[in-house]
Amino acid sequence: MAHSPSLPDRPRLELDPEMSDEERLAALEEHYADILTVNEELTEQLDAADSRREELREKAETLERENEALKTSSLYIATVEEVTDGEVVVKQHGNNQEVLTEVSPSLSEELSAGDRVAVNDSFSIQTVLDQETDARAQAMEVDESPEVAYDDIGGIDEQIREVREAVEQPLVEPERFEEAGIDPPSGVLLHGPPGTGKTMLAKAVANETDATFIKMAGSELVRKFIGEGSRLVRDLFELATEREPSIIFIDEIDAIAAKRTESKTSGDAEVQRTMMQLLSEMDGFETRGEVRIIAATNRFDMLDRAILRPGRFDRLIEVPEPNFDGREQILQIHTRDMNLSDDLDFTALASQTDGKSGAELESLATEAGMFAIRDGRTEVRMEDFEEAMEKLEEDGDAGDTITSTGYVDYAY
Ligand SMILES: Nc1ncnc2c1ncn2[C@@H]1O[C@H](COP(=O)(O)OP(=O)(O)OP(=O)(O)O)[C@@H](O)[C@H]1O
Repeated sequence: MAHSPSLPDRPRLELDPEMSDEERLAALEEHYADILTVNEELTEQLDAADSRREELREKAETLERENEALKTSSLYIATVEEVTDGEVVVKQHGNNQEVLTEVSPSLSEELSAGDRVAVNDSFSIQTVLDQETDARAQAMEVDESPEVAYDDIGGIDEQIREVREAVEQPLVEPERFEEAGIDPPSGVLLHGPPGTGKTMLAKAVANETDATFIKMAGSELVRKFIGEGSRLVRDLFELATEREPSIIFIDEIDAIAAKRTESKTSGDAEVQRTMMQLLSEMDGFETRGEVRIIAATNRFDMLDRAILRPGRFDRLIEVPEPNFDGREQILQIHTRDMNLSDDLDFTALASQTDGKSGAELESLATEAGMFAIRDGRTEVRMEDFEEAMEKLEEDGDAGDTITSTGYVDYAY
């Protein structure tokens, strides 16, 4: 606490009747000078008091604002489920309570199902939350009805059968498992090289069971959402329960569930926390109803075995690179909508593409189509495939790799 400065002494004028006029004048002049000094001191003190008052005023304002903020009740986060004329159904996160609330016509135009909003105690919508800043929305890809069907996937019929048995049947006919007295697999892990159809498989099951497909990429959790990993994993399971029936698909699970390394950097600790959250979500999974979980990895060897224990990812399905028949089927699938010439020999193409993944075969078909178009034709011929094959080989030799999405990634 600052002490108040003491006031300067009051100047005294001492005049003696015996004094001569000169002496009086000198005394008066001295007194006047004293008065000026005191005046200066007082002015300084006044200025100091003024700035202190300003300081205190600002402090009071800050405290007042904080007080106001404390008095204002917090808002709750909810997701919009349905929008009708002037009315909106929102579901509060956390307790899943669904409420019908009224909104102004302009707000009802702004809102659509799936939006995140902040609601007050009486469920009136206060703000529509910005999707851009919503890590949950960014980290998860939600697809209400993916378009992939089982017959869009070639060469992995056995894997399709296994996935249907482990994921589709428990969703569609849970009573069969109950009657037989067996627990369906908790989680299914698809492992195998990139671009072999793992994501497609997960999407196809979601499509076939009319389940919502919710994808989260392990690598993004680690790279983009540092510090938020475990919260996002919790949100992922929460969202899946809200949207059931649903399929959770965790791609590149090795990014969050790799074997423990010796290094103890903070990054590792964060990844570890994310994995622990995933394990605890999976352990409490039986009560989750119509939610199935599929994960995928290209690096099976790197996985921490803890995630493969019973009750977690306890059904492993290997998705290999396509064999000869598989390549033929995949090429047929990706040329289904093309205008093909009669000379097109799928058997020859399948034998020339040994070692290629489904994604690479898709690129080959697209590239062949491009050659035909460049040549002014709509019909795609065997020669287009041969040229496409050469081009893709050259691109590969030049250091480019074809990614599982079928796009060319340039290696720098
Ligand atoms: N077996 C397949 N049948 C038909 N198309 C396939 C097959 N495998 C891959 N593709 C094509 O390659 C694309 C990428 O495949 P997908 O994303 O399913 O591979 P992935 O195994 O999940 O790869 P990654 O491990 O890199 O995520 C698909 O969209 C599809 O067009």
